[in-house]
Amino acid sequence: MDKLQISGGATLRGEIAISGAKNAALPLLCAALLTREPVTFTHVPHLNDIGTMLKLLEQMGVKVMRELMTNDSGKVPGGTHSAGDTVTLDASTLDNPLAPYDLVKTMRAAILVLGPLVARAGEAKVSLPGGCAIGARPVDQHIKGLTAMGAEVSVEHGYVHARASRLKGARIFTDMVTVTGTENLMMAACLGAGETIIENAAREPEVVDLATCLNAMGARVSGAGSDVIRIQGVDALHGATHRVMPDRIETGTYLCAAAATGGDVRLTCTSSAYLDAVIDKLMDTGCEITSERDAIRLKAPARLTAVSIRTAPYPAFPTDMQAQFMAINAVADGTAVIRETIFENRFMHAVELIRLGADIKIDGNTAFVKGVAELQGATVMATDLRASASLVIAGLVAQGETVIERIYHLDRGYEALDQKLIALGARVARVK
Ligand SMILES: CC(=O)N[C@H]1[C@@H](OP(=O)(O)OP(=O)(O)OC[C@H]2O[C@@H](n3ccc(=O)[nH]c3=O)[C@H](O)[C@@H]2O)O[C@H](CO)[C@@H](O)[C@@H]1O
Ligand SMILES: C=C(OP(=O)(O)O)C(=O)O
Repeated sequence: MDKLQISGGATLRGEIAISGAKNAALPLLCAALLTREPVTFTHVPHLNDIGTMLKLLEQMGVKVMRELMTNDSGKVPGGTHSAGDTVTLDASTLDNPLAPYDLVKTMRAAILVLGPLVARAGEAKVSLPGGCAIGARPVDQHIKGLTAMGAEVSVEHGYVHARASRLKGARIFTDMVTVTGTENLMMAACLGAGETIIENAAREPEVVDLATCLNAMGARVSGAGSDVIRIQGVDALHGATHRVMPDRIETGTYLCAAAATGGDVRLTCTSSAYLDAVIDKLMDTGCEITSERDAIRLKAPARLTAVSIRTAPYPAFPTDMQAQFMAINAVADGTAVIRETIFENRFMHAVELIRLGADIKIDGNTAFVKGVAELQGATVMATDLRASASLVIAGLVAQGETVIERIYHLDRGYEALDQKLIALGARVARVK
C-alpha cells in the first residue's frame, strides 16, 4: 500500500492548476443514465472515485469512453497543468440497473445512481452504502423523496430496491439539507410526470453545476442554488457536453497548505466565487488573498492567527474544509474553537495531529485547538479523505519526516497530489 513521505519545512511557492471537482463530477456522470444519447464531460478529474463510478456504470451496460488528457509537458494525466479527462457516456445500452456492494462500499456517492435508474429504467437495486469513518450517513431522505414521487421502495438484504413505471411530480421537504439527496431527487424528477418541488434543498455549487448540465440535456430545472428547486418533468432528455466545475475543496486545501507553510501561491483554473466562507477565514488568519477571474493568489504571514470555525451547509463553512483548518490552527498563534455540525464523527484527524505534537481537546462536536510553536514529524494514519489532507498540511510544517499511511483515501479525491505539491516546492515522495 502506498505511503506519502514528507520532509517538513519547505515553504510552498509557485503556481498549480486546480482540477475538476470530484463532488460535481460524480453526480454528473450519473446524470448520463437519464438519456439514450451520449453525454460528454470535460475537465473530469483523474481520481479513484471517478474510476469506481465508471466501473459501476459500465457494469450496468453503459458504454464508457475515457480520453486521458496530458499536461503541458505531455506527461501524466493530472499533472500541474491538468486539463482533466474527457469522458463520454452512452447509456443507450443500459440493461442492468444494479449497484453491487463491492463497488458501493468503496464510494458512498454510488447512491447517486438510484434516482436516475428508477427514472429511466423503471427500477433500481442499489446496495446501501453503510457507515463510514465520518459518520453513519443514512440515505433515508433519498428514499423518502423517491417514495413521494410514487416509487415503491423496499430495503432488503442491504439493498434498496426501487420501482416505478413512471415517477410523478411531488412536493418534497427533506428533513435536513442533504447534498447527494438533493441531487438524486433532482435527477429523478427530470423524467417524472409533472412538477417536483424540493424544499430545504442543498444550495452547494455542485448542485447548481448538475442542474446546468441537466438543463443542457433538455431538463427543466429552476431554483438550483436556492433552497427551493422546481423541476418540470419531461418525457426524455438528450445528449450534451458539459465542463465539470473547479474543485473548491481542492482549492481550499492548497490555500491552507500554502498558508500553513508561510507560502505564496497562485492557483489557476479555479475561482474564489464558491469559497467565500473559506477565504474570509483565511483572511482572518492574516493571509493576503487576491482573486482574479480564474485564479486565486494567497500570501501568508510569518505566523497565522488562530481562527474559529463552525461547519454548516453552503454557503456557510464547508465540513470538507474542517480538517484542513484544524491543521492550520494547530500551528497558529492563539486558540481556535472548531464546531462540526454536519457529521457526527469527523474529528478522526485530531488524534493523528496530536501524535505530531498538536494541542487539541475534543468535547462532543467541538474541538479546542491551541496553536503550538512547532509540530514534529511522525508516522500517522489517514482515516478519510479530508483527514488525510489535514495530515499532509501538518506534515508540510512539521520538523523532520512525516509518513502518512493509507493514502488511498487521498487518491479518491486529490488529483496528482504529490506532483502538485512538488511543483510548489514541497519535499514529498510517494513510497510503496
Ligand atoms: C459526493 C459528495 O457530494 N459528497 C459530499 C456530500 O455528501 P453527502 O451528500 O453524503 O452528505 P449529505 O449532505 O447528504 O449529509 C448531510 C447530513 O445529513 C445526513 N443525512 C443525509 C442524507 C439522508 O438521507 N439522511 C441523513 O441523515 C448525513 O448523515 C449528514 O449528517 O455532502 C457532504 C456535506 O457537505 C460532503 O461532506 C461530501 O463531501
Ligand atoms: C466526504 C467526502 O466525500 P464522499 O461523500 O465521497 O465520502 C469529501 O469529499 O470530503
